[in-house]
Amino acid sequence: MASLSIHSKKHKVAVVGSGNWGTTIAKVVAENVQAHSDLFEQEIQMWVYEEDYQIPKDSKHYDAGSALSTKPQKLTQLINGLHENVKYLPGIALPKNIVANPDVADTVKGSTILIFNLPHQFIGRVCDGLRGKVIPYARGISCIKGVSVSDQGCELFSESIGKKLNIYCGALSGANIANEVALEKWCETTIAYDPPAMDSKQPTPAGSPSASSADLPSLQKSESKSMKLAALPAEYPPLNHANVRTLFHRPYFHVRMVKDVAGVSLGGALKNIVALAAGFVDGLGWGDNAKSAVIRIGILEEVKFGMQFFSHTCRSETFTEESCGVADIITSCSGGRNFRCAKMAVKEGKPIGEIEERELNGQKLQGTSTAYEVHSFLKAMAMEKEFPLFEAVYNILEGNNKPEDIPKLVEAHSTDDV
Ligand SMILES: NC(=O)C1=CN([C@@H]2O[C@H](COP(=O)(O)OP(=O)(O)OC[C@H]3O[C@@H](n4cnc5c(N)ncnc54)[C@H](O)[C@@H]3O)[C@@H](O)[C@H]2O)C=CC1
Ligand SMILES: O=C(CO)COP(=O)(O)O
Repeated sequence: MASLSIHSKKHKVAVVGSGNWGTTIAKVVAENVQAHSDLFEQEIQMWVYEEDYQIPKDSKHYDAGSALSTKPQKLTQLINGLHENVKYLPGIALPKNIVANPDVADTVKGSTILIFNLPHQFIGRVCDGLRGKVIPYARGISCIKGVSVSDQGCELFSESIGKKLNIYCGALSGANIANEVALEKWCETTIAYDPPAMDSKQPTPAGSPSASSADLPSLQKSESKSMKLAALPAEYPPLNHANVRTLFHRPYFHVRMVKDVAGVSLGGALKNIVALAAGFVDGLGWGDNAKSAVIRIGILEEVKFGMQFFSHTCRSETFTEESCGVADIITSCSGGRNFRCAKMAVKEGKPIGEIEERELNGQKLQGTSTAYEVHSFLKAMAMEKEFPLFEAVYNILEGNNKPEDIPKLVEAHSTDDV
């Protein structure tokens, strides 16, 4: 509910990305800016990687008498005309305050809150195109599930986006199959947000939740702490935990705010490798016990990866207690795209890339490239043997091992806890 604000300016929100999850998150925040007009401007700009799209004949939008249906149209025009992302989120009515925009720089113009939500392989180039185009005191939230691996090592997307654009960027991740969230079926998510203390020093506006201990500056070290960031002007409502939560929390999308950006980001990225392993064993017809073994080992490797390589900031509890950890592994190993495509690949004896192309209508698997990226990082660190499940997935994708080899590959490391 809107309340009186002592701030003369409101936050403008942009969503960079418009796939299955990008469009769903745009819907979530578009509903919330309408409900909180004291904090947020009403329009949500959503960047669309432009393409031509032909409405299928079985779509309710197909009209044989209309030019809109009989030849391919720009996806942005279809989204803005039909208020539906007919390609990536078909069948879901979008709030009318979402505006699809094919120009990424124009999408983020004047926005103080930038939500990054696109397949991880594309974010580097998109951010390169945004350098110098975002307002200096903007704050970001990355909904991307992946890690950025380069010669310099393994980096979180929240960190790489932050460094490229010189803004603070947090992370959102959880057990959130997009189609279920879009249908407003209840779930939880985790948002890690831990900006420099200056953002929380602004006065709390009357009527809004007061600052809690979660708004206090963190003692954790991270690169964003050492960046020189522009302070959010006092004319804006503070971007503390309460107001960030307000932007994302819905009755069907429950948000838990934390500070562990590394744990939240890694949970989302690494579970995609685990989901492939679960799909492999399910494709063999090995049943739920085998899948549960994969989940157990997967959680342990996630925790180990976080504590080994991000020990300054990572909390093991993030993986074992939050939606972005254990809950996301469970949902992804039940109905996620990585799981489903890996299962089909084994059952049909086909490469997973072929299944992805056939089944996903342009949506992208994140687990396959993440398995390669994590492998190349572990190899550079000479630590492949410490992560046998992640390595097994890489070796199966590479053709060095078969899904049937998974028990043997993880057994060598599965020592008794005595
Ligand atoms: N779909 C889901 O259920 C969930 C996905 N995620 C994560 O959210 C992130 C985004 O995923 P989705 O929105 O589902 O994407 P998606 O899998 O639907 O991918 C399609 C998107 O990629 C864009 N694209 C294609 N080629 C491109 C290019 N060259 N440059 C830029 N964009 C291009 C398309 O325009 C489209 O917007 C991923 O990291 C994913 O792991 C997180 C939670 C749930
Ligand atoms: O991240 C997801 C659910 O939380 C979706 O996983 P997939 O990309 O495997 O569909």
